Amino acid sequence: MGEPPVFFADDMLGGHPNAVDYENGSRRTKTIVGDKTYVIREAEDESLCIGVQIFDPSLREWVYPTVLGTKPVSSKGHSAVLLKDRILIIKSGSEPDDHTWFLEVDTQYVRQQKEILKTEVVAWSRGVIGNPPNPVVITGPSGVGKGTLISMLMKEFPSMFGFSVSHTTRAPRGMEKDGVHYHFTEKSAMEKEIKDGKFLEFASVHGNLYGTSVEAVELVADSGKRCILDIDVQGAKSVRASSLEAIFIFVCPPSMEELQKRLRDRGTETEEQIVKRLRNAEAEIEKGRSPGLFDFILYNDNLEECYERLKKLLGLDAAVSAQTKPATREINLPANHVVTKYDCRIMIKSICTGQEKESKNLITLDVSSLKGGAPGRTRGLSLHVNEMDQLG
Ligand SMILES: Nc1nc2c(ncn2[C@@H]2O[C@H](COP(=O)(O)OP(=O)(O)O)[C@@H](O)[C@H]2O)c(=O)[nH]1
Ligand SMILES: Nc1ncnc2c1ncn2[C@@H]1O[C@H](COP(=O)(O)OP(=O)(O)O)[C@@H](O)[C@H]1O
Repeated sequence: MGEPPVFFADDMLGGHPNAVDYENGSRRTKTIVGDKTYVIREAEDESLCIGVQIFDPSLREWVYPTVLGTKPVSSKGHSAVLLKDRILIIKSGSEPDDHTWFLEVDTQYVRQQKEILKTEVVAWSRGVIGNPPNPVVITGPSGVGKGTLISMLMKEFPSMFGFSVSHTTRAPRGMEKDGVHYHFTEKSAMEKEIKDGKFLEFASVHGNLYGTSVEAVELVADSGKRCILDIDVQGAKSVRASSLEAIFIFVCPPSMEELQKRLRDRGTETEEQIVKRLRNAEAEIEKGRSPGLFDFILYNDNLEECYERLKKLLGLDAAVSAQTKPATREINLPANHVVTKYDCRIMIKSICTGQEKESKNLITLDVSSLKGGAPGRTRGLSLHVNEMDQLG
């Protein structure tokens, strides 16, 4: 049955103004979107997730929607602010990576899912301060040297790049580790996760299923690093069509003879697999060279020279230190606060309880450049902190 309603239907039919303070900092908030009221409620037990119920006046009853995405766990209270198609939730006294969440109520993703599931749908997405640098998609035929170039980049710039670990149904090679080179998985398990919307893209390549999960890319972005994806042409096409703003690089061999030699010398595939990969290589190179899909084509003849060109097009000249640290995105929200919205700015001011030493800062969250969203994170929040003393 789910949770009991927090307000009675008659209360709702009377209509509630979409109050500016939305019962800020309370353990439940109600937000009016169109003619529906969304009630977001913390569980008594803080290890349980925040619940959502919707009052629909046309049905005169409470609806328990299908809730997609990773749900936030309950806290001491939260504030809710309506932003057109989603509700921003600011949790009191939570960890820096758990303060801001979005409950999507009418985004494109939610509308699509409503169509598919034929039911009321909402979707959670964690809010993240700032934007990670654009991901880099590296594509090219098997044996051209993609993995070698990526390893060189990750070795020289360990704090700058992170690898998107794909899922695959192919068997691991001798030195490959599960969770590091790939998530090796069963076909049926991967197909189910694809159906559940957990993949950014997937493709059948050389007879096996490969795919990039939303989480693989988000995990790298969370660490503040630039994500590198090693995917095939079909995958690159899907990413191009997605909301992920990446740069696309196609790596070409100097000749088919050299490609064949590299694949054979690598010694990781059977003769049958080598033949299949070489056959596929011709079509891949043709697609890779055709205009429109890739931003850059790199010829991997001499490895060192090719690596230098790759670094140059990624803007990594000698001035860039290997020690460059990812940008910090910490935010300390006061446990007791009031929230006010002015256009795209959400002002969060602490309330002094007299007992606790509260921060006197005025925190402003700018939501004018949000990116992404469910089923991944919502990025692009920007944060400004003003010392109250300086304001006065
Ligand atoms: N679409 C897609 N292709 C992938 C993914 N991961 C790897 N691939 C591609 O699958 C192909 C085969 O990869 P792999 O089995 O590691 O062999 P290798 O390229 O010869 O080292 C390569 O073209 C990869 O770029 C993925 O997540 N999605
Ligand atoms: N420029 C190059 N010249 C000669 N051999 C290379 C070059 N680049 C890569 N190789 C070798 O070719 C083989 C295939 O490279 P790899 O990085 O595994 O390709 P991919 O990941 O594209 O399948 C490896 O044995 C690698 O050491």
